Amino acid sequence: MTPPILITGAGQRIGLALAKHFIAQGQPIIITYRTRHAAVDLLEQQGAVCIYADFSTDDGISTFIKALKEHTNSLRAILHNASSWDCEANNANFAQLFDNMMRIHAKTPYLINLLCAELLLNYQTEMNTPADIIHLTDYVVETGSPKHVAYAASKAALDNLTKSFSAKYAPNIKVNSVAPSLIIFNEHDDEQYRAKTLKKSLMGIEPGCQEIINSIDLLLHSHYITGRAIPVDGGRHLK
Ligand SMILES: NC(=O)C1=CN([C@@H]2O[C@H](COP(=O)(O)OP(=O)(O)OC[C@H]3O[C@@H](n4cnc5c(N)ncnc54)[C@H](OP(=O)(O)O)[C@@H]3O)[C@@H](O)[C@H]2O)C=CC1
Ligand SMILES: Nc1nc2c(c(=O)[nH]1)N=C([C@H](O)[C@@H](O)CO)CN2
Repeated sequence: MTPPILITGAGQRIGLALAKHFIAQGQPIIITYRTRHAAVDLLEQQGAVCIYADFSTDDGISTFIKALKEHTNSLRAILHNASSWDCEANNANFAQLFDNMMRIHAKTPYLINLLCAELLLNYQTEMNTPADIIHLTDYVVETGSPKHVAYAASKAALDNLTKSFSAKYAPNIKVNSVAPSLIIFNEHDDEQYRAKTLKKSLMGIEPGCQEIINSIDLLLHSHYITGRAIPVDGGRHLK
């Protein structure tokens, strides 16, 4: 049995699409969820190991890492997907927002990558092929974001972790980012926002989760790409 892939924040949207993709391929998965969406029950029925994790505190991160190691001693890959797209307009306490953004997008991947590397190395030793860490960052790593200042800074920190960890763990573990811009809207996004956002890229579409699945499959099948960010942004950088 192939060791599992860990996907954080897979109870909905892109993480859930990734979980369904790997299950359809017969690839074992371990997911984290914070809210017990109905989709988590279904994933569990389909054989996924589903671990509750709230990464909003240091204890929550360490509790998850302990639980993970009780489930497996080997991992094929870690996909750091869990994220909170929060903004200054929705927060009176900027210090708390900054800490929250840095904890979910940088501190959580940092600690999991350091404290769970042994699981990835066990895979590499067992299979004689590199394991993978993939960080879900964001196009705004390149540009910043005036409306999501702390969010963008935390994703830039995650992008930098890609560079450091790829050098730290090569050649046994490859470490890369996938840097999306619009992939899927949120249910509450109104028509005005949707129209404005679609105009930001050359392709002008809401591409859907398959674009992220394709990018992650590319990285998992490569034996050579490491320390890089795959942009999935519809040519937004040229608009
Ligand atoms: N959707 C898009 O168009 C884009 C997405 N991305 C990136 O791609 C990834 C997936 O995006 P998307 O599917 O929209 O993500 P979501 O906004 O749906 O969040 C993914 C999951 O993260 C979980 N999460 C949030 N905060 C915490 C926390 N403190 N502890 C544990 N889990 C938490 C959420 O749990 P819960 O279900 O409990 O809320 C949610 O299920 C993210 O990293 C995102 O930044 C980047 C650019 C565009
Ligand atoms: N955790 C999340 N991060 C981001 C989301 C999201 O829904 N959840 N959405 C975006 C936008 O699609 C943006 O890329 C385009 O407006 C960014 N990050």
